[in-house]
Amino acid sequence: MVRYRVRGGNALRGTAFIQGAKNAVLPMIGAALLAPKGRTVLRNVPIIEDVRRAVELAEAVGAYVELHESERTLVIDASRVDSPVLPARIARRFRGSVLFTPALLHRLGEAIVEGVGGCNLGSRNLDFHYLGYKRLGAIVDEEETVIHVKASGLTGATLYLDTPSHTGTENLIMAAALANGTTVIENAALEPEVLDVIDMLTKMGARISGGGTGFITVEGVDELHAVEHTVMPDRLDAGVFAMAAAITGGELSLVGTGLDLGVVRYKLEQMGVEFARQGAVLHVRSEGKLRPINIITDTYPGFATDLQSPMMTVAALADGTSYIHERIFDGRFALAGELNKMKANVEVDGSRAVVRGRTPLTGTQVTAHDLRSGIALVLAGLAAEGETVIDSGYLIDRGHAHLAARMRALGADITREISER
Ligand SMILES: CC(=O)N[C@H]1[C@@H](OP(=O)(O)OP(=O)(O)OC[C@H]2O[C@@H](n3ccc(=O)[nH]c3=O)[C@H](O)[C@@H]2O)O[C@H](CO)[C@@H](O)[C@@H]1O
Ligand SMILES: C=C(OP(=O)(O)O)C(=O)O
Repeated sequence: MVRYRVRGGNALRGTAFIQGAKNAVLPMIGAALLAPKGRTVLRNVPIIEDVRRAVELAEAVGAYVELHESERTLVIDASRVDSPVLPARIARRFRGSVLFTPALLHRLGEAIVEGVGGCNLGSRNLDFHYLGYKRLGAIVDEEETVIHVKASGLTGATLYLDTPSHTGTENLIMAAALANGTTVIENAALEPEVLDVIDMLTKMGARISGGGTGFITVEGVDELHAVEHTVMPDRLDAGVFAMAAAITGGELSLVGTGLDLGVVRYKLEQMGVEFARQGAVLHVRSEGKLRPINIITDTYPGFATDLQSPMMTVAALADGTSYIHERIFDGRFALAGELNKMKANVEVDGSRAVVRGRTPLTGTQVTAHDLRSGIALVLAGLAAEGETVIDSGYLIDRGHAHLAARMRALGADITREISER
């Protein structure tokens, strides 16, 4: 059992090193399994629990994987992939497991998905993935919890996503990359992580055009080869550090090449946080006095749902009433009850929340219901009076690497503890 203990009151100052993106590296590990020869090298890999699970899953299907933690490098040899089963004991622990399906389909002609995990955020359907595979010629058997996808070769088709699903787009691109003929994916996701995955697949020999336009065309090729690729910076990790500076009246230099916070930066600027780009470094500074804000989550380039939770903490510390409308997930507000235990004033009505600030937050024992509510509670702890203890730290470790050490280096009083329970 991992828990985080935070004592609030310290302003965060110094240089924050932003990790590689969780939501880019997971599909890249899935993509590496598409290469039947040679070894793939991934650089700037975040050392997070989801990556450890992805390594276990790649090994479970037969690949040989080395995770060099201090070098933040993964070496993946997928010349042997011999099991179509994504076993429940690993696959149910993270969402990224769904991204292994295309490689198993291409390499073995079938994938048996014993479950898919990830944050508990309400309904998280996979129908676009499976309908897409069917349109490409696969047979999909959906039993109770096990999904069996079979195909003796896929054929290009026109696919349409009802909403631009992030992993759905990545999976269908990977399925189409080795299909026979041309695939068009309409209403494809625009997230920068999806574009980074397209970059890697293109280096591997895939023929993909239209990334970032919503209409992606994939010309199938016969084989993909192993490459070296550097994972893009994690804009969610960066957003959290910017928010940590914002709520503690701190000043941080965010290091992570080419980092663009987009709408998150503009919203924080509206709240009174100052940003300055200094070449490759993004400088963030705050006096600690924040104005309220309105947030509507959306797919990229809208406000990322994954940063909605930490932003709720920031709103609780702003002077005045903020309004949040969550449009992507129907179960993303479990955080409100936990923040209220810390004396915040958050009222939830369906997909909308009203956050009345600023109430001085008080440390207490709180529960992370998912990765982002966990990190939002860490932020609350940094600004609260007294001590905040957050269980389960595993959820935070799913997406943030060496969080306590990185925050302590900036002056935070935070420890990561492991107990028997
Ligand atoms: C590993 C990874 O990259 N995870 C990210 C990815 O999750 P994920 O790829 O699971 O998110 P999606 O974009 O697929 O889901 C968004 C919404 O679309 C719905 N939907 C999705 C697919 C489908 O087949 N049918 C369907 O109805 C979902 O129920 C959800 O309400 O994007 C989310 C939205 O930006 C992020 O919060 C996650 O951090
Ligand atoms: C929802 C998230 O992750 P996953 O899709 O991996 O559950 C997240 O990163 O906030």
